[in-house]
Amino acid sequence: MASDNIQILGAVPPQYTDVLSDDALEFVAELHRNFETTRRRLMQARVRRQAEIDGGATPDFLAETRSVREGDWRVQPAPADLTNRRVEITGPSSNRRMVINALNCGAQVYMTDFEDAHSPAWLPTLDGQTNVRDAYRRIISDEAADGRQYRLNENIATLCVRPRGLHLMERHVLVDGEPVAGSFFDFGLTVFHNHVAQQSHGTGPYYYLPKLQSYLEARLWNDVFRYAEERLGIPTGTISPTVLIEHILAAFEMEEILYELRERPAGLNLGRWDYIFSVIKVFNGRSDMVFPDRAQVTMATHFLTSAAHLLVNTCHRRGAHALGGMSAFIPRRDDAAANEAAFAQVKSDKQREADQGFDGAWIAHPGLVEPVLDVFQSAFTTDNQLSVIPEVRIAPDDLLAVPEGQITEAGLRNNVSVALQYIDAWTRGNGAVAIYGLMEDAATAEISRSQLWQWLQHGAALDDGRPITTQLYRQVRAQEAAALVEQRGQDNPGALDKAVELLDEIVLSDQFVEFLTLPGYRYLD
Ligand SMILES: CC(=O)SCCNC(=O)CCNC(=O)[C@H](O)C(C)(C)COP(=O)(O)OP(=O)(O)OC[C@H]1O[C@@H](n2cnc3c(N)ncnc32)[C@H](O)[C@@H]1OP(=O)(O)O
Ligand SMILES: O=CC(=O)O
Ligand SMILES: [Mg+2]
Repeated sequence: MASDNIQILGAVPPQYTDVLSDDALEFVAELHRNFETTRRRLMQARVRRQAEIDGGATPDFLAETRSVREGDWRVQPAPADLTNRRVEITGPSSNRRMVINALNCGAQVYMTDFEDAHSPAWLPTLDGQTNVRDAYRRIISDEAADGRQYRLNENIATLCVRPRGLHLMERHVLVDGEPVAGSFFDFGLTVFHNHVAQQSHGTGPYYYLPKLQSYLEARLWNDVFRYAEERLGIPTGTISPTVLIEHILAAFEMEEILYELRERPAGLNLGRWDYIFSVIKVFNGRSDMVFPDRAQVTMATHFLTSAAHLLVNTCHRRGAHALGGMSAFIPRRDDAAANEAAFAQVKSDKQREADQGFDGAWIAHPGLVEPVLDVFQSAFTTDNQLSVIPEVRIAPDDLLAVPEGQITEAGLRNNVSVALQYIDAWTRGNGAVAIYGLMEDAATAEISRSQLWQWLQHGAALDDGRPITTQLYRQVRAQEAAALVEQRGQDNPGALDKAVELLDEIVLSDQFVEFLTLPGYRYLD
């Protein structure tokens, strides 16, 4: 029986009462009571670190953890169903048909998402929980309006869950009068409800951990995992995390992050979109770190290839899988030439990763399984490339090299339009959308909106010499919003109001807004 000190503020229609059972909520409350103080301390540490950088400090590899980097240790070997990770598809956990399609699509792994691809509105979050529950029990099914049936195949991808990042709260659940962290809610419910079903189907509690900024945050997660293992009777070291290296400060602590998790199988994934966003964010005060158009910040740039080399080298020396990120190009049914170009883009991106030594990579769409599998199968015949340890020497300057390029009017307009369309979708409960042939999610949209802020704050100029002023932004934003309303044939000119309001608020703010999802949460049910 859940104690009186747990309150659910959102509606709970009958199909969700199971996932919000008293014993499961009690477990989430235990996570809150045991770990919330540390989580808050770590969030304050993020603020202090940012203040140091604002004051002129430059990130470097840590002196205090030299012995970890020089020590001889390895993470635990991967379980059988996480040994071959050539192709990993991802997608929003709330979309039941997508969950089934992803599990069936032929990828080795499917990461179901409560983070970048998920809009954390209350009912979609509970949908994610029920989908995960039914997927682990292999009873998930659905029927489309046109009668198409969705059922699991005999062989399905290994399921991993990505809970929300440590900064996001779940305001619909209060423990002792305080909202619980989204991380604890998503992790707590999924591990509580599914560890038995996982074991009976020959798999385990596998997680992707987003948006970490330091090894101390990895330590918190390891403590949470230990607690869950002890409390739920899961053998120690069974919970297996793959950490997204998607923050510039975490790039300096890859080795330390793995070390904190070494009592379990662990891996790292280079989350390129949040990574790019983090560089703009962390150095938001520096006029010498203004980025060119988003389209010019490719994986071929020096700072990103440096992060990739460092990640593969770190992982393989420590016995951990190294996973590549997501190319945003997706198949185009509407345009054969664009479709061909998208496939070529994805293939060359994955070829680069295979050559760099990655063991596999993320894809956005089932149509990409075949070409990406082909790239990684041609690159190596063993399950993975763990035995390949590329020689690298990466210095802080390599990780901090600002990509060269121009800011164009098209780039400015694209950022405005994409940010408006994405925020609009997100406020309506949809966390991943196709826009102009690309997958857009919270991380890619963060780049678009943060570039607008950066260009305005630092008085950047377009390649034709025009300065990017508040007036120019307002003009472009009004035009792009009007074009979207017209394109969609919406009679209601107020349809984009929330997106316009939020974008203006964060782009025109004097202070850099840490995550758009923080002020954006007020719009979600
Ligand atoms: C920065 C990061 O964090 S990256 C990781 C987080 N981002 C993601 O996970 C995004 C994953 N991708 C997606 O969500 C989708 O591919 C989108 C939203 C970009 C495009 O989706 P759609 O517009 O539905 O694409 P499209 O119309 O081509 O879909 C065709 C079919 O493939 C399915 N499909 C598309 N993407 C996926 C996916 N990732 N997983 C499962 N099924 C998918 C669709 O559901 C549809 O199935 P149906 O015919 O049974 O209805
Ligand atoms: O989560 C992945 C990213 O690229 O961001
Ligand atoms: Mg991310």
